[in-house]
Amino acid sequence: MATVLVYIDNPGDSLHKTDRELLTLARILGTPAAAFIGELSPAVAEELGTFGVSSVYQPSTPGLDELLVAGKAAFLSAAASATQAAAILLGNTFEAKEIAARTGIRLASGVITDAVAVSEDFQVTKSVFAGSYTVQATVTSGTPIVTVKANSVEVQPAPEGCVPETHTVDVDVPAAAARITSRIEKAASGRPTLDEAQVVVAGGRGVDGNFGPIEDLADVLGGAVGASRAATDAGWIEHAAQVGQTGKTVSPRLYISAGISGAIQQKSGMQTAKVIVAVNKDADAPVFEIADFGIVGDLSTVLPQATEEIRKRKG
Ligand SMILES: Cc1cc2nc3c(=O)[nH]c(=O)nc-3n(C[C@H](O)[C@H](O)[C@H](O)COP(=O)(O)OP(=O)(O)OC[C@H]3O[C@@H](n4cnc5c(N)ncnc54)[C@H](O)[C@@H]3O)c2cc1C
Repeated sequence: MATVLVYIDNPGDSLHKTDRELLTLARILGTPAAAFIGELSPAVAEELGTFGVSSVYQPSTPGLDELLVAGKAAFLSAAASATQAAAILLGNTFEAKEIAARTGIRLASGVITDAVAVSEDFQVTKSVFAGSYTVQATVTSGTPIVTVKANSVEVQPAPEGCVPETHTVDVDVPAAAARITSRIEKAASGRPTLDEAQVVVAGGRGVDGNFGPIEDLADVLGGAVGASRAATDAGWIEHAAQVGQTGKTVSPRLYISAGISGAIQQKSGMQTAKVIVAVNKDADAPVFEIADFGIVGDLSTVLPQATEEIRKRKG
């Protein structure tokens, strides 16, 4: 079976959920292998084995993390050549998409981003034109490089695990690669990241500066907090929380939109969520066109009631 290479970037002591999803998909499509950056701990090596990864490729050059994306793309393309990969899978973060693009240039290969499904013949399903259409796309030159949205695949370990062998890949690091000179660690919020969360509760201009009800509902559901651009532009919440065309693209199991009108630029970032619940006081708000469940009401009353009820039911 053809090798499907999964790019894994510094998972720490345990694989991220997105890594597990990509490894599951790689096993469905072929033989999974990992192009791995960072310290490979025994626990992570074991976990890779449970997903059927028998080969892990690591860069010969240490410190690729200090080189932003150029060094990582150089490594991924070298690993793809070494493994003669039939396809390469990455997550769908901004950084992963840039690595995919640079790898595509190095390998003269096509890149498809924002995938929500990949079939066995590497046909990719994704939404385009700000979510107006769902299309099937295929890479027609080189090795398909696909970035897959989080929550697109049900995680499933391999029926039979294995012990992965590690291999070193020589990396020709570009001399002019930009280098990180200092890092400031972001304070941990205790919530899942917006890209990976299974539940996202997002607020818009309708929150009128108070994200409290949004955060409370997100916390009781173990979800992440998102926002419309109106809310981030107003400075009510950090820009990193913005969902949409110029923000993050998310695909959670549940997206609760509160006080957001549902402009096309917002929809394009959340339309592939499995279930969409909209809370808006205007019954004609466009968000109701794509919502699976709609509540016409004031979010400052509806959200606390929902939070309270969920808390009660959770005991
Ligand atoms: C190039 C470009 C890129 C863009 N990128 C993005 C993007 O990435 N993400 C994004 O979100 N937008 C983006 N926008 C902006 C987008 O067009 C909208 O302006 C924006 O999404 C509106 O945000 P909103 O729905 O929060 O505000 P509004 O459109 O003002 O809607 C607020 C909604 O809240 C409701 N409401 C008010 N009070 C309450 C209440 N108490 N309870 C319940 N409901 C209430 C109102 O009925 C209304 O429907 C972009 C625009 C452009 C031109």
